[in-house]
Amino acid sequence: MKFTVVGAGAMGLRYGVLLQEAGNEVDFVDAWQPHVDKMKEQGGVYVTRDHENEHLVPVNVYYPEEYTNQDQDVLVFFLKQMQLEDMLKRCKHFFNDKQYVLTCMNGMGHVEKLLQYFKPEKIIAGTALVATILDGPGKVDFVGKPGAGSMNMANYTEKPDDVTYKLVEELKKANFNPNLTTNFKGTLMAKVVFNSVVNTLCTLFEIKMVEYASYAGADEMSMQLINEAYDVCELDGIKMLNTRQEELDSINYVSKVANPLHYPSMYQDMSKNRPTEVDYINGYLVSLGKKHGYEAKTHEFLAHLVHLAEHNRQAKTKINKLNTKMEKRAVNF
Ligand SMILES: NC(=O)C1=CN([C@@H]2O[C@H](COP(=O)(O)OP(=O)(O)OC[C@H]3O[C@@H](n4cnc5c(N)ncnc54)[C@H](OP(=O)(O)O)[C@@H]3O)[C@@H](O)[C@H]2O)C=CC1
Ligand SMILES: CC(C)(CO)C(=O)C(=O)O
Repeated sequence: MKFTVVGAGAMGLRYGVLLQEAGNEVDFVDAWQPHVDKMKEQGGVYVTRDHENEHLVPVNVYYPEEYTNQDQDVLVFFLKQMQLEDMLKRCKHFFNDKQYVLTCMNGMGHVEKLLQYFKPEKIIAGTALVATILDGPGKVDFVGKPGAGSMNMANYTEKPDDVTYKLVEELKKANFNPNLTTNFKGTLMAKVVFNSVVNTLCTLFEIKMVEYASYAGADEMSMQLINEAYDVCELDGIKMLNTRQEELDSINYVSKVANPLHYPSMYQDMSKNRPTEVDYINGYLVSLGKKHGYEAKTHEFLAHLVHLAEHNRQAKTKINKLNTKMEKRAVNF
């Protein structure tokens, strides 16, 4: 199949490189200048697996404005939620009615934005229990052994067609262990609940997934968040993919067995002083609850804590910059 990955960050590269290695034609489109320039200069991206076996994988990478190919079967969107709107505007010149869309971004908000550019029957969304880190421009680390992760996916219309089945086959060959469901919202919300626990708490305490899951009180904390989230989803009429207990089991399995040493992607944003996706994860649950007169108080409190941490980090960075400037001036006197 022919793919264009829009968003050649950690996950975009993981999907694109593995689909390419499985025999597909893949192009990448990204807007982060140091990263795109580095990949162009190197003639590809340096890939490691659990920080070993570094090797250069050739990739075709473009800025949105220079990309004109309209011949793709599937556009794969992997951006941070807050980058998507702008990227869609910058890429719309290569969209057409024939292309399918696949996205496994965390949080909620992306589907509504994609629906402004693509027909419902072309949209396939899912979730990826696959951990990946962009170490810096032109350099990505695939966490976990080949085939260790898994993903769920569903058509927006909940009616799989031939292209969907073909896509599932390609994702299988690329070792993503795809599971096709016919429950769109339930599939996406399972991951929102997962991330609302693991990403948020690991980020706040700056700990790896196993460090959270091995705390004696973790199950109780996780269940409190799962219960609130499930109450919200049930009020909204969403048929959840897992039971509450299965959701807890999934959190424990992924955190203790599949990716114990991973710092979730939200932590990676926080530690590099970038805004996090918390408003699209815990914040989404809070807003959905409010729509039905329900207050998801624990999720609301956690979202505040993440924003407080973002605020403090930014304030500290400003003070440090100011101090450095003053030190330089003092030296010049
Ligand atoms: N990573 C993971 O393990 C998983 C991620 N996801 C989801 O997939 C989607 C895409 O996420 P992901 O692939 O992780 O994100 P990306 O790797 O795409 O994020 C990269 C973006 O971060 C910014 N950035 C700035 N400086 C740096 C730096 N030094 N190193 C790395 N990035 C920098 C750039 O945007 P800018 O210049 O605008 O700041 C860049 O475009 C999200 O919804 C995420 O939640 C889902 C499952 C797992
Ligand atoms: C890999 C995983 C599942 C860990 O929570 C993830 O979604 C992330 O890092 O954002």
